[in-house]
Amino acid sequence: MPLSQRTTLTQFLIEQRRRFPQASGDFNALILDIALACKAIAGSVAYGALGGVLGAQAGSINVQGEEQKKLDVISNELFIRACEWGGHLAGMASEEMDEPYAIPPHYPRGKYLLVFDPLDGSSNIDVNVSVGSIFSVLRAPQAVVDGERPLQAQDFLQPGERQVAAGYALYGPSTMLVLSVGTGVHGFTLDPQLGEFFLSHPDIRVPEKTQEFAINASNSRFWEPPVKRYVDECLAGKTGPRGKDFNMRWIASMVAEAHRIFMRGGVFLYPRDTKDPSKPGRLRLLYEANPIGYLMEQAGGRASTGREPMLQVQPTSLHQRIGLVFGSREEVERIEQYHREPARVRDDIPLFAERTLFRD
Ligand SMILES: O=P(O)(O)OC[C@H]1O[C@](O)(COP(=O)(O)O)[C@@H](O)[C@@H]1O
Ligand SMILES: [Mg+2]
Ligand SMILES: [Mg+2]
Repeated sequence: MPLSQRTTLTQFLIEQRRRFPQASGDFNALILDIALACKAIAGSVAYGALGGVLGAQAGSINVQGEEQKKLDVISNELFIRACEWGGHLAGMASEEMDEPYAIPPHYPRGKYLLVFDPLDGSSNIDVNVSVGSIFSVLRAPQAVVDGERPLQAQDFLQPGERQVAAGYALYGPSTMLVLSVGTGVHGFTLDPQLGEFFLSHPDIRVPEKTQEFAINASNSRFWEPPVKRYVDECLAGKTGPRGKDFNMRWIASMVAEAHRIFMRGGVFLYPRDTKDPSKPGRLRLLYEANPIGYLMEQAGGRASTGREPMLQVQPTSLHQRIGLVFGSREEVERIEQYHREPARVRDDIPLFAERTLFRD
């Protein structure tokens, strides 16, 4: 497509801003700073083994007790450096930082908070499989914006429905930025020669019906009954109560699974399970579940804990983990319904009950 007919991310944001004549432009500038961080991370990821950091351990442990890869740390740093000086933020929080990052006093302070997972799917770095970054934008409390009190972790503990914007970058065969500023979900593809994101997927909608699910089946013995039931019914295929065959995928980069679901539908589950009673789920509420949940809802899909809508959960801590189910609306609603129904033994599905495929 000729350059003159392409819409850049900047042009798209200007267009969106026309709807809010009173807007200061801070928000657009923040999104462009985030896009810059993502371009820089895409660059580091693309060097692969030649960059010397691919898969290398940083020699440190993050607040989750996970070993940090050099690229986790570098990506975190790139987010901070790209976004701290513009005057749009009052603070940031990330998977890779134990405590919130307050904007240094020599930079102007702004009215937003940025929460991010700088590199999602880190375990895939070593094997050159897609990884991504996930981000969420919240409003900062006025007292913090005005400098009346310092930033606290508490300031980030806002339910997902209060997000102002959310998005992710996917470092796959092509680099994409998928974004919602509250007016649907729009996808931009990076032109690597021009270093510019162009609108390539306007108004993404998640198909309502699907025959594809994604779950880490190695955890099956820890699943709760509603999840076992759902998966067993999918596996039973045409001969089971669903009356149709399902396909399964597992990339182990949630951001890549989410992208597949935005493109062609499906459902993703990383549910609460009994594997480690101290961890109610694997994924993190503030910088994984909420931004993806916001995007899903904006695209007509649904995100849930299984028990309640994800975006209504009141966070209790910065690095809180949670059970997460998202994707095509009908499937997520079905899973929620299974959570509401009392556990029951199904003898109409041979794979379920005693001889389930997924039971020890
Ligand atoms: O080890 P598992 O169960 O496959 O976990 C995969 C999950 O872990 C994650 O990689 C966690 O994200 P981080 O890489 O940011 O820690 C998700 O993207 C993914 O869904
Ligand atoms: Mg992650
Ligand atoms: Mg991460």
